[in-house]
Amino acid sequence: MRDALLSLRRISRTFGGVQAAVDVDLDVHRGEVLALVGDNAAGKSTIARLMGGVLQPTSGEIWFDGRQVSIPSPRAATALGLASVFQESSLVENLDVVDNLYLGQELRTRLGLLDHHLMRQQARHHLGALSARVPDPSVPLRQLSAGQRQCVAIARTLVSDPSLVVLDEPTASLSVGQTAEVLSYIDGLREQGLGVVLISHNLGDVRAIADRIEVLRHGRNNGSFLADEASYEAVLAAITGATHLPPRR
Ligand SMILES: Nc1ncnc2c1ncn2[C@@H]1O[C@H](COP(=O)(O)OP(=O)(O)OP(=O)(O)O)[C@@H](O)[C@H]1O
Repeated sequence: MRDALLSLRRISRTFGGVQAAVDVDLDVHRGEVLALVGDNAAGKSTIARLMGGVLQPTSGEIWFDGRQVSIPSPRAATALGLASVFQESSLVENLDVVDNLYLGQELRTRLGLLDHHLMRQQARHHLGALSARVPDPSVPLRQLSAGQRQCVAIARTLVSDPSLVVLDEPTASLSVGQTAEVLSYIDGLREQGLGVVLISHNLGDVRAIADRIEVLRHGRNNGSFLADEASYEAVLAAITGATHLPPRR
């Protein structure tokens, strides 16, 4: 736990009678992509929302960068260095890429004016490899492909200089080519030393990009795998419940 950037320990969350997360343990390290997978209603989004400060755990501990923390709000998550991109991330079609990146978090000059020059310069940095594919960040967002838009949604979180990014189904409804674009962008985040939590239904994507795979089933941990070594069948079995972990004492 000491080496991990983020650790969840025995995290539970109930909604009335529904146990969305039960004693979940999770570690995420710097410079790794941890995939969080599971069937519908396995508890993946609940965990993502807990990390993003959108929900509070009913019980359990959260450790970040070596200290125990609470994440009472999205603002608190940002202040810690935790950024989230949820499925419904809102971008504005008519605004250009730079304006979308800095919407609500504009950079200003010492005189309080918008610093367009600095925002444009920083945008190229945050877009990284993608900036080669989006040569003009002054194009309106609607002119970009769905994959490029997803990369812009992710890049938007980098403006707050996070050390960990949580991505909830970033490739849902993307074509094969667009998915490859997003996965390569995620690879770039890892290269920069960020920790990435990738929530996905798509085992192909997960096996292509993740370092480790954590399976949730009915709100509980149901298997941990090194992506290089995990067979498709073994991960699938953990997801569907063909393999069960013995209950912890
Ligand atoms: N706000 C809420 N109120 C009541 N129940 C909830 C709430 N949020 C989640 N749940 C329940 O918690 C369980 C886990 O849901 P969650 O969305 O975390 O699963 P998931 O793995 O992300 O599923 P999916 O892949 O279908 O999005 C489900 O039974 C869900 O109905």
